[in-house]
Amino acid sequence: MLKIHQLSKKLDETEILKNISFDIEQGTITGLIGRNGAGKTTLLRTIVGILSPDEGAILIDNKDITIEPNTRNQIAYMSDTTNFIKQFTVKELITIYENAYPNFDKEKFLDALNKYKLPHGSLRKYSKGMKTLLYLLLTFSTGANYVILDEPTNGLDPVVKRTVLQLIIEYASTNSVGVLISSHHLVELEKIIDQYLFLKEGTIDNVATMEESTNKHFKLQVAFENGLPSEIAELEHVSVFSKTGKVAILIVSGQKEEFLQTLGKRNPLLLEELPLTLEDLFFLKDGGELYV
Ligand SMILES: Nc1ncnc2c1ncn2[C@@H]1O[C@H](COP(=O)(O)OP(=O)(O)OP(=O)(O)O)[C@@H](O)[C@H]1O
Repeated sequence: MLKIHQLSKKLDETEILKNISFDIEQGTITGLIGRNGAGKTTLLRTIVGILSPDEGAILIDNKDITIEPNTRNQIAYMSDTTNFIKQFTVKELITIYENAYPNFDKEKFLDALNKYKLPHGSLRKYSKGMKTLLYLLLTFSTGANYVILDEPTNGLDPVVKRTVLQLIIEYASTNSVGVLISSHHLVELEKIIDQYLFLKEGTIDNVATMEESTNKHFKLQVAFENGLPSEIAELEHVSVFSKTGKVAILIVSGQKEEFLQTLGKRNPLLLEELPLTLEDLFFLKDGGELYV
């Protein structure tokens, strides 16, 4: 298990990460979500050792990676830019990765290059999608038990995006790799993750599976002759997601049956449950002033 234990990190005297703890199991995919500037990249860079924590520890199977540095090759990182890899040829990258990761599987990597029709040699003729695929294949060929991916689907066309997501699922399940992936593409992320971490202002606001969240919250579309009654809108456990004329969409926390009865007493013209998405949960947690 990869354990992040009470991690804190300051950058330029500003506390970016505050007492963060969570676990990643092998063979599972965890989505890391949060607003721009929430601290996602800082967290990922601290986990992989690019930044050193001010407080707290990163443990693999109870071994602190700062005390036992050879445990570090159990974590592979794909950064949010391809700037690092694009200066090398494929051959040079293989050498770099073989030196960094003793379990780098060169044969599997070369097979994957052929499968995805990625040319050997210089990356100068590679498109952004090809560079991303190459970077992902390198990362997953390291033999590391944990893979940290920073916004791997950014700027990809829908076909490459789908390939990248399928690759992540395939490698995580067949090689029992624990994946931590940050992304703003919540619709896609929701389809592949086992749990999500919500980072807000440097702290973990929530760790949950979608199932746990859908047991706690629900989404309703309602319509009332004179619009949403204010006594409903003002209830503490009700968030008004949108309001247009008679119709409103609500995200509600707590007991569903009880709330449906409360609404029923006010004779709604429409009362319909909608599927709750990761995007809804994101707005619920950190919609800020953009909310309604
Ligand atoms: N080298 C640095 N020195 C000082 N502050 C920094 C540094 N790098 C990042 N920050 C600040 O740390 C905060 C968190 O940045 P970070 O890049 O980790 O956020 P993020 O959640 O990954 O954002 P995004 O979704 O936009 O990629 C931001 O306020 C940012 O301005």
